[in-house]
Amino acid sequence: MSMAAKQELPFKLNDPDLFHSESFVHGKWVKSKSGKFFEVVDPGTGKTWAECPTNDASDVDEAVKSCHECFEGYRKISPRTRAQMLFKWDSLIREHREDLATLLVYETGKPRAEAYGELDYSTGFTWWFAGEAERIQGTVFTPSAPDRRVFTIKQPLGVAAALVPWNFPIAMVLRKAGAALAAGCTMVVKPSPETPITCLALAYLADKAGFPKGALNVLTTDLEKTPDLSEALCRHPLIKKVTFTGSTRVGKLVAKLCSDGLKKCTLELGGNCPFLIFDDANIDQAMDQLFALKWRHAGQACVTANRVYVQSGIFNKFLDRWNAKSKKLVVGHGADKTTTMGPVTTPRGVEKALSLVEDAKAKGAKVLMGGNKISNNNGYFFEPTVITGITQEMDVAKEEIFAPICTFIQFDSEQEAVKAANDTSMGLASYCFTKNVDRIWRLFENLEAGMIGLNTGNSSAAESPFGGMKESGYGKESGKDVAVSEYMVTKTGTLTVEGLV
Ligand SMILES: O=CCCC(=O)O
Repeated sequence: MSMAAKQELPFKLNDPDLFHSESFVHGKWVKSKSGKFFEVVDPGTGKTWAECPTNDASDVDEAVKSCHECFEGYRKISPRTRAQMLFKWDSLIREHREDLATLLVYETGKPRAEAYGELDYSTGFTWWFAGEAERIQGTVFTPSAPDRRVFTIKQPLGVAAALVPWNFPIAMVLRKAGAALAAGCTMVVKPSPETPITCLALAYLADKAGFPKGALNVLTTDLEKTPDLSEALCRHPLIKKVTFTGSTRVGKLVAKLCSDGLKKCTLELGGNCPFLIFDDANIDQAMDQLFALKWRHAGQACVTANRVYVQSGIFNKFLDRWNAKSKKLVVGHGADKTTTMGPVTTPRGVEKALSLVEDAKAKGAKVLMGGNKISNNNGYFFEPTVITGITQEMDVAKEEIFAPICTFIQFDSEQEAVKAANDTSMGLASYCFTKNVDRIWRLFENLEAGMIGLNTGNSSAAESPFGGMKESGYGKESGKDVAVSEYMVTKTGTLTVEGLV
């Protein structure tokens, strides 16, 4: 039993065995070589409730070799058996929905209703990739040379490393590990320092589901050792694929490290997503979808709306209704049933939000609502904030906000709105609301983003390819064929057949 397991948790779990705080390598709960631990903090109170091993580069080799040893056998297991293990994992995660929601609330700060939302989204991945495992297929065709036949097969790449963010810690692990395990790869996961416990709970359930030892190893670490540990994973010769979700700044570092070993990588990076609402939109529809998208997890989603462009005919009306609705948000601890918006997950998040508001104000923006830190029980709370008078020079327009700050910008024409929406280095998602079908299609083609919501807010789903363009990264996670292919190599066979011609 780890140090933290002996401590009293601030909540009760129906299945206390789900709680693990040591790293998971080759089927065992292990400490780091340094013997050091870091603290896991409840963002709603600022209190420590668990401690996990601080792994560093010296812990990487053992975890990767374990995955590699496992891979040698796992790659030969039939796709149906892999699918069955994924289904079993899926069932166990569903059975532990209540407990996993509790862990999510205390790690991320999100309200319980949102934790359930994340779990339902997450099990979409285990379910989907269980199906995908059996549908990996090659091709066969007759080439130009008439005495030959060409065929392709897909083979798993080997050991993958996943560097996972804290905002949707269960969904992001399952989106990555689900695809890898379906493909026949094994994986070392490095969860964020803020959210290691949910990841360890998933590893515990994967073990119970029958995945062999080393199929899914987890190395925890703190903020300070994250670069060291991540670099060692990216550079390890047995790691053949790296998947990272996080900031564009770090994504570029990961890409550089992977390029040294010519390793395949998937990068799901920052968003600065525009949300366009035209005069002819269904205002209720746009309002509800924006509300759910923008305030979800206190604005801490990569696909959230960063800049909301509203056409001049409805600008004032929309803004008044938005402010009235947003004033009803109840900010509090995620475990409190009345809470509709939790804290931000890190103290850095509060500081960043404050600096964005200060920068915008100094450059002439108007804060219509909020804009301040909330002193509540030592948690990391920030007021739901609404700002107008935004210009492209402001940090809040240029950077990914990742806080409960909603900015509104007025526009007149479609052309002007598209130009402004695309005026960013990023291209993760864009959203538009209009009842003009021609415009819908034009916007779908003209907005520069990997995912476009058409009269739709959040559209993330296991069956839909997820990924951005420009500096929001490359590669697809989720969706048919594409996500699993990220973990596979296509091998081409050419056979000369005597007597055919
Ligand atoms: O924040 C990144 C992931 C959000 C999503 O999968 O919808």
